[in-house]
Amino acid sequence: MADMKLAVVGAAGRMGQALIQAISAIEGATLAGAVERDGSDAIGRDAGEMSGLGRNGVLVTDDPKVAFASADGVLDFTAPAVSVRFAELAASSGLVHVIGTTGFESAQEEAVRTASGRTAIVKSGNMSLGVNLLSVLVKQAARALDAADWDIEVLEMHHRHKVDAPSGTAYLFGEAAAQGRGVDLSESSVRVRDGQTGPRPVGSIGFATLRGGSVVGEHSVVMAGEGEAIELTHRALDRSIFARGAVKAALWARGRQPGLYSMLDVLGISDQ
Ligand SMILES: NC(=O)C1=CN([C@@H]2O[C@H](COP(=O)(O)OP(=O)(O)OC[C@H]3O[C@@H](n4cnc5c(N)ncnc54)[C@H](OP(=O)(O)O)[C@@H]3O)[C@@H](O)[C@H]2O)C=CC1
Ligand SMILES: O=C(O)C1=N[C@H](C(=O)O)C[C@H](O)C1
Repeated sequence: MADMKLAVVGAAGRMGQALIQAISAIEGATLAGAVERDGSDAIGRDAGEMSGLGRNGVLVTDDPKVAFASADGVLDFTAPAVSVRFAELAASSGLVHVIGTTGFESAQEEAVRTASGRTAIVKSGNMSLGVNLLSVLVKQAARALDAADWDIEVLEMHHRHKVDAPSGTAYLFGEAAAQGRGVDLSESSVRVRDGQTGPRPVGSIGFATLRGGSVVGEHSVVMAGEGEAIELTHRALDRSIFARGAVKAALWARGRQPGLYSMLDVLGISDQ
C-alpha cells in the first residue's frame, strides 16, 4: 500500500514539530502538508527545516484546503475551537482526523462527534501507550476498592505554557476511575478547592493541577484509604511518545468506517 499522506495542523507548535519528526521516522507515513494560523511567522517556512530535520520541501501554509487536498489524514494538536473547524473540513474531504487537542467544552465535543458521522476520527487526551495502559489499571483498581473507604485524587503537572486545566489526561484518568466505580464523573468530580471547603465528599474524585517550567507531563492517580495509599504514576519524558501514538492512530484509522475512536481502540487494549 502507498504511504499514508498526513497533514499536520499547528505545525509550528510544540506538538506540531514533534509530529513532523515522528512522520519522518515512521514507515508508511509521509508528510503531505503543514498548516499554521493566518499571520504566523512560520508561513512559507520549510516544515522539515523548522522541525530540525533539514529541508523536506513542504512549505507551511495558512490555507488548510491546499494542505488537505493531497492528504489522506490530518494530525491536529491545536486548540479546541480550531480543532472543531478542522473536524468539519476533514469530514467534508473524507480525511482521517487524529485529534490530540485538549480542553474542549461539551458543545465542542458534540461538534466533533457530529463530524465523526462522516469520517474516522481518533481523539484522545493522551496518545501515549503508557497512559492508555495505566487508564485500564486505574479502572480496575477503582472497581476493586470500595468508594466509601478509598478516596481518589488525580494530580497533574505540566509546563508553564499549558493553557487548559485539569489536563486532558487527568480527565482521562478521572473518567477511568469513574467508570470503574460505575458513577458519572461530571456528578462526582471536585475540580478546584479553595478556602473553607468542608470535609471531602465521600465518593468524590478530586483533581489537583500544578504548572511550571518545562515539565512535559506528569500524572498520578492516588487512591487513599485508612492507613495506606496507592499511587499509579505516569511520567512523559519526551513529546515523541504522543507524536508516535498520533501517527500510529492515523495509520490504524485509514480505511475505517466513520466513527469516533479512542487510543484504546487503536492500541487494542481492553478497558473492561
Ligand atoms: N493528546 C495528547 O497526547 C497531547 C495533547 N496535547 C494538546 O495539544 C494541544 C497543543 O499543544 P502544544 O503543541 O503544546 O501547543 P502549542 O501552542 O505549542 O501549539 C499549537 C499550535 O497551533 C497553532 N494554531 C493556532 N490556531 C491555528 C489555526 N487556526 N490553524 C493552524 N494552526 C493554529 C498555534 O499557533 P500560534 O501559537 O501562532 O497561535 C500553535 O503553533 C493542547 O491542547 C495540548 O493539551 C499536547 C501534547 C500531547
Ligand atoms: O499540553 C500538554 O503539553 C499536554 N497535554 C495533554 C493533556 O492535557 O493531558 C497530554 C500531555 O500530558 C501533554
